[in-house]
Amino acid sequence: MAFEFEHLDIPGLVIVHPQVFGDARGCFEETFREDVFAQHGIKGLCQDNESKSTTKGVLRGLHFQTRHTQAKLVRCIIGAVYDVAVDLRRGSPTYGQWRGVELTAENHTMFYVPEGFAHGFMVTSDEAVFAYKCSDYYAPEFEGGILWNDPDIGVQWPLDVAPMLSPKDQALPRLRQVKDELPFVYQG
Ligand SMILES: Cc1cn([C@H]2C[C@H](O)[C@@H](COP(=O)(O)OP(=O)(O)O[C@H]3O[C@@H](C)C(=O)[C@@H](O)[C@H]3O)O2)c(=O)[nH]c1=O
Repeated sequence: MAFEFEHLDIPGLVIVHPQVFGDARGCFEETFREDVFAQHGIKGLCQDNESKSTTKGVLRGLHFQTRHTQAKLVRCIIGAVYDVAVDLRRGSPTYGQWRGVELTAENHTMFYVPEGFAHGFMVTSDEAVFAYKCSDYYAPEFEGGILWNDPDIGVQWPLDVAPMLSPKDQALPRLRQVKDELPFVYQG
C-alpha cells in the first residue's frame, strides 16, 4: 500500500504517510490518489493551493470558511512547519481541542483536516513552501478565523519567538466572541 493512514483521537483528523521510494537520483512518492483516499473519507478535493513563507516564525491561521466550508489535505514541500487543527464542531466530544503535527519536506507527512476545523501553521525553518488541496473553492466573503493565541484554545506553538502574522490574522477574534455564529456541527 502506497499510503499509511493514521486516524487521530479527534474524529476526522488523519495523518497520512506516503511511501517514499529512494534511489540514486533522489526519491519518488505518490501524493494523492482519489481511489485510495476516498476509502478513508477524503474526497471532493477541487482546489490546489501553495504558499511560500520566507521567514522563520511566519504564522498563518487559524482559518476556516463559514460557507463553502473546506476540508484540507496539507503538506510542506520545502522546509518545515508545525501544523494545527482546532475542532470547532458544535456537539463534538473534542470541541475546542487542538492537535498539532510536524510537517516537513524530509518527513513527507500529510495532514487531513476536515470541515469544521480551524487550520493554521507556524514556519519552523528559514523558509517553507506549503501545498494543499481543498474540498471547496476559495470564497473570500465567507473567510473566518480565530486568533492564533486564543487562551481558551491554548495551542502550544513550537517557537519561542514573536510570530509574523498578516494584519488580517492579527485582528482575528477569540473563539468566545464568535462561537455562536459558527455553522459547524459534529456529524458523529
Ligand atoms: C486562501 C486563498 C487566498 N487567495 C488570495 C487572497 C490574498 O490576496 C492572498 C493571501 O491570502 P491569505 O492571506 O488569506 O493567505 P493565507 O494566510 O496563506 O491563507 C491560508 O492559510 C492557511 C492556514 C489555510 O488554512 C488556508 O485555507 C488559507 O486560509 O491570496 C486566493 O486568491 N485564493 C485562496 O484560496
